Amino acid sequence: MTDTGHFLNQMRATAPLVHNITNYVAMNIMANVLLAAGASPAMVHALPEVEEFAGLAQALSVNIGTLDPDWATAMEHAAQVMVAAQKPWVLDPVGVGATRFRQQVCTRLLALRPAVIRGNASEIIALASLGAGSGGATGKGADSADPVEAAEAAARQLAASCGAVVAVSGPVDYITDGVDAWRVANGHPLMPRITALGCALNGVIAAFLVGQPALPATVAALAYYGLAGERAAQAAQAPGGFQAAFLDALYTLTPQDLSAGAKVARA
Ligand SMILES: Nc1ncnc2c1ncn2[C@@H]1O[C@H](COP(=O)(O)OP(=O)(O)OP(=O)(O)O)[C@@H](O)[C@H]1O
Ligand SMILES: Cc1ncsc1CCO
Ligand SMILES: [Mg+2]
Repeated sequence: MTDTGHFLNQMRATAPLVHNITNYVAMNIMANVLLAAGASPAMVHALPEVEEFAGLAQALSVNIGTLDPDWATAMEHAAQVMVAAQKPWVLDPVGVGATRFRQQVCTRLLALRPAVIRGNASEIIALASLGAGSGGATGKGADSADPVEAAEAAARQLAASCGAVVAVSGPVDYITDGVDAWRVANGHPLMPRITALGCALNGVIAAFLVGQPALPATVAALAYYGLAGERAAQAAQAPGGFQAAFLDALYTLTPQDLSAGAKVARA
């Protein structure tokens, strides 16, 4: 595993423009997370401009949290632009187990070769079961109802079938390309108590991917994010203050801090 701090350093040096088609809940926190980390966010989803904007961005994140049919079309169009230009795009399959509409849209999006898929355990189990045609777990809306370990086989299968890096987030994150796999033990239990921190994480992964190999870049992004959570919990012990302290930690963490504090191990 290449030094995690190197990836943070590269991301900040590039300050990539990250195009996000995300949900209404996530937009503000996601843009603030990306700015604090050192990237440049833009939330753009309207059909008349989404392809043109994707042409400007260095990376794209797509999130189905508050989906509608026009947004689904916009997601496909933006992803097609990225793939044609060999630029990375990241999928967050929010609540994919919950409804047939989410499953249909995700099936179309998976065909467009995301570089990385990051979701919670229930989402990765449900997504992997789409191709297999079986039901799978449904989760609890946008929240996970399964432990990370229960999604590891699904993550490997999904990675192998899609050619994507698949990351399952939770107390200990699991990241695989279908062959190699890593665990990241950074993080804090207050993180899932703030809405859309997982959504915002996908923007950070997209930023880390620019010009970098997907597997180690994703591992580094997750370690950075979790370490910021640990640092935030030293300053604030409840969700409201934690959110502010988390943004501060994303901003103040250095590449040296990350290299020293990353809890990364081969699975
Ligand atoms: N219990 C926990 N302990 C430590 N870290 C956690 C815990 N749960 C989640 N995390 C961390 O929180 C971040 C977000 O992951 P999470 O699994 O909560 O995403 P999510 O379920 O998609 O969230 P959302 O849909 O609300 O955006 C990740 O960095 C993950 O490592
Ligand atoms: C709460 C919620 N509902 C739809 S998207 C979202 C943000 C967390 O995924
Ligand atoms: Mg989520």
